[in-house]
Amino acid sequence: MVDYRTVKSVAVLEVNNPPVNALSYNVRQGLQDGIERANKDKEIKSIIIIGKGRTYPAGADISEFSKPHKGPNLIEVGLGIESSRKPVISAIHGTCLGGGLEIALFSHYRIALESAKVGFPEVALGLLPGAHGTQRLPRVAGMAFAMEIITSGRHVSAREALQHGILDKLVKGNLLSESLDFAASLPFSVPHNRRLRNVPAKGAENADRIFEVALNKVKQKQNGFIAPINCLKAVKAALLPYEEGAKIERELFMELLTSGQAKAQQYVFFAERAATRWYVSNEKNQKKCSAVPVKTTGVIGAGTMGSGIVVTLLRAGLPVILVEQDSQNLERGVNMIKGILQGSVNLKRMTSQQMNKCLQQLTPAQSLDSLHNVDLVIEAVFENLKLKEEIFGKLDEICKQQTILCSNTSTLDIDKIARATKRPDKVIGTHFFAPAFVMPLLENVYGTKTSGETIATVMNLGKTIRKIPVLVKTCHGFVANRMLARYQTEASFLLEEGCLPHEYDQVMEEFGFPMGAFKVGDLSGLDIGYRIRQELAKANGYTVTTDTRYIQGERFSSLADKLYELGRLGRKTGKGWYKYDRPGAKEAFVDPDVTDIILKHCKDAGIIRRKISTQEIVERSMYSSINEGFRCLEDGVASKPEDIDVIWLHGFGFPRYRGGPMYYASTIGLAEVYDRICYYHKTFPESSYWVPSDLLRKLATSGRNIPMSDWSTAATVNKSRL
Ligand SMILES: CCCCCCC[C@H](O)CC(=O)SCCNC(=O)CCNC(=O)[C@H](O)C(C)(C)COP(=O)([O-])OP(=O)([O-])OC[C@H]1O[C@@H](n2cnc3c(N)ncnc32)[C@H](O)[C@@H]1OP(=O)([O-])[O-]
Repeated sequence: MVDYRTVKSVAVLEVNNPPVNALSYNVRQGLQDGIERANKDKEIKSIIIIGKGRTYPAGADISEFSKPHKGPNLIEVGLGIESSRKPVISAIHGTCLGGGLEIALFSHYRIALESAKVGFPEVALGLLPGAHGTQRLPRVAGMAFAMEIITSGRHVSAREALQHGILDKLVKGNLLSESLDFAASLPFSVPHNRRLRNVPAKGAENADRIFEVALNKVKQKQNGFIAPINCLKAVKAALLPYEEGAKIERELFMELLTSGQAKAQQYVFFAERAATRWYVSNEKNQKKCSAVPVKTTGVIGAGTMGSGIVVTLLRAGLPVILVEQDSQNLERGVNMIKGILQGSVNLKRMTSQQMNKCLQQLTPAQSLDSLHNVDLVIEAVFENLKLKEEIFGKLDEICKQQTILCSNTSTLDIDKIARATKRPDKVIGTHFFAPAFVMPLLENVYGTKTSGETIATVMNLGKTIRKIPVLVKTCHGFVANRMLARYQTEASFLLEEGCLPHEYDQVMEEFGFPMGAFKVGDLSGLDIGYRIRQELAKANGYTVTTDTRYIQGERFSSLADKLYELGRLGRKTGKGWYKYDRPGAKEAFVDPDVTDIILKHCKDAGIIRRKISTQEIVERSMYSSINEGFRCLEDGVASKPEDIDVIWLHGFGFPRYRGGPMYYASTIGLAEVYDRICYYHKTFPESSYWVPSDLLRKLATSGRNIPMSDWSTAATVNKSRL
């Protein structure tokens, strides 16, 4: 795992642990042995640590955090490097992250390729840089920069790192030969100030103020997360004598390591990667099916969703033909696209040059005929099956044989849409989340006839456009909206039974969602839900009015429709579940009119309101969704619990420190979740979604703690085998 070789009088320790040279047990041992060996060898004058393959070590081995500890720990290895009598040079390329950067900071010199990146991403794993990273970074880069880098986890370019003293030299070309030249220029002994423990932290004079500012920022931006706060406390401790600071860092690290948040965030790290791997059958899976190249694209519909999708494609360098029949709507869409890109320029996320390049790749058009030669089309028109069938029928005739046809539907059956074409194998759902140019999730939905090649292509496209693609099977609402429907329905019932919108939202925001269901409703617009309910009613042959209390025997709340009919469409009309200073404003205020509407609604319906506890709000919102999640696994609509969690994390802002709804259920304990679902089923028999999922029942009553990795398999085996 660490190859030792000598080049003239230099010992080269090459870390060889693909894919990212994580500092696993064997690597730590290899580094420790290598430093000792080089120090004993009289011929050796200096030591270079370098990574083989694509990168310098990208951090500790995350999979080892949950296993018993083995071999020297990273601090012991690091201290061995620092106390080496012979100068140690870290030669950096790729991504030098976390424990990797700590090893580099224990080294006496750091030289890097210009393309390299450095950073401390531990905060995203619920941790802090626990091998003295919090003590060493402020000694080279100052308190303020260290606090910013460690709490944000951002990757810093080599040039910026050089400016802040993290690196000593940038080089081009062959890193090893440049490092050997650098080594040859060094004195044989290590100067006192090259051992960072001997250097005081920079910026000590303003430390208190820097700490307060940073603390306020993390409380605002990373509310609910404990790691950023511990990161700040640890960096502040760098003002103390080295050993004392390191001791505090250790205590704060251990507090995080054993916390539920760190475990959840580490689960998320692996879940996000697992979600991009897909398997439908022995024939249709990631290993067997290859993506076809997508060089040109088309988007149909220049509304908010279509425009957002266009921006996403353009930013990834893909040319787009945007089709919208109505010239005014087309113009509005193009302006929206320009506005979004200009916003990115204003925020310095892209340059004007990059924006212009994107816009050169955009071709507005009014006829579907212009799409005859593109590789992939994404339809993003209004959620109406007839309309979509009509468009897909036309596309099938217009587009070349190989074109993949995608629908940005959020609920509709992909099989029905595919049947409108003679190429059902090339039809697939690509469900973006609003705003499409911001939200990282792409829920790809395959139908019965969708080919493996088509699936591979949209999964690949997801990565190209920097989304997190997750594959699910078609059904009404897929995974995201099928589960969300339970969550929203329970929210509306809780209003009828005793909550007010702001009370409900406060509880769910304290649980960790960025916004409660009613603020989200106002943001998306109450007309969206209204139209979906009306469409659903039409499709299923029933009517919904503001007096409707039951639909086909199921309890229904018409409160949202009452607000819609009063013109309260949300933020865009300046009033919805809340009131706003003006249409489009963001700050929501409690509206006594809404309270009156709710109270009257309850009185008319003969509902006796009661005080509802925080526990009940959380349980009914989450457990109804979780029960549906288990049904999705049971039906094979979701192939693994990680996929469901990633959908909630990146589609709905589920708090990362709770891992996702399915992981959250595992931390509560499935037996407990199952019991409460049975209780709510008894209490609310008129909501059939409370019937416990068979899979959940099997897992909860098996008498064993079945790991999440076995839940999907359990969906297909009978109880006796559990
Ligand atoms: C007593 C002392 C104790 C103190 C210890 C504290 C030490 C320290 O402060 C803590 C850390 O370093 S915490 C760590 C701080 N460092 C980080 O948080 C860095 C985390 N890593 C990354 O951010 C990205 O992987 C890179 C940007 C490195 C590459 O991105 P990319 O090119 O898109 O590649 P990709 O698709 O992302 O990964 C490829 C494969 O590698 C796998 N894998 C990756 N890193 C791993 C790791 N550290 N480990 C294990 N595995 C890791 C990944 O799962 C995937 O596997 P799969 O089976 O193929 O799915």
